[in-house]
Amino acid sequence: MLEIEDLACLKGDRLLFRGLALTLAAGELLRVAGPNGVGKTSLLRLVTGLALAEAGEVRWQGVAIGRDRDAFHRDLLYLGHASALNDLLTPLENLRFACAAAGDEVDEGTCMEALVRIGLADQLDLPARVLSQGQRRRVGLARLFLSSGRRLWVLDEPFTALDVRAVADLATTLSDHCRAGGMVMLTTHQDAPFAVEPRVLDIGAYAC
Ligand SMILES: Nc1ncnc2c1ncn2[C@@H]1O[C@H](COP(=O)(O)OP(=O)(O)OP(=O)(O)O)[C@@H](O)[C@H]1O
Repeated sequence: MLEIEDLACLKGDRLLFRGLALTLAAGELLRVAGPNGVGKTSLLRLVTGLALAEAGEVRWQGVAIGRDRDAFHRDLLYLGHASALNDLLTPLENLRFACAAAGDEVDEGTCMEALVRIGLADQLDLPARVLSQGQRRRVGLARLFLSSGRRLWVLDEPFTALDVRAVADLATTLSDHCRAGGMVMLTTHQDAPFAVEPRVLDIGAYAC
């Protein structure tokens, strides 16, 4: 279970939100909602431990995430809103690098299967710099197929630049993860056809 208690976020000298609390249990999909600049990405960065909270605490399985980072990161998949690809590398090389950096040992064939499954069969050998925005997004999303063992998926704008079919496929993948006992926390400004009913967290309710 993910627990967030009395969280406050400071950016520069501006308090974005405070008093934010929630729990996310196995099987739940949480959509973090709110207008541009309200603090959705900032919240995800606090939840993943990439940024430090001004106040409050984030706990994973009852333990503050800062106390046992390794255990938390073994259970976490975080995909930021930028595609974060090396333009000189192919999708396959990028995916293998991302897996290795996260500590996942995934062989080339398995990575290739994930890329084909995400719709990049014809782009396997191209340098990332020539990919379209949607194709770049898909390279990152291919990690979802290699991360079913990571229970908590935190995804910042995962639907951006995807076509209608890809949005539906991604919604299915995320719903399947929840149905298998995983948890998803995401931001998005668009509707997606989830098979599980998302909970919605409106950060505006905690804005300062
Ligand atoms: N140094 C700073 N001083 C003051 N405000 C800052 C500073 N750095 C960031 N901010 C503000 O913090 C907020 C960060 O927003 P964040 O990226 O978390 O929003 P978001 O809800 O994800 O937005 P979007 O929907 O546009 O992606 C923005 O309003 C930004 O202007």
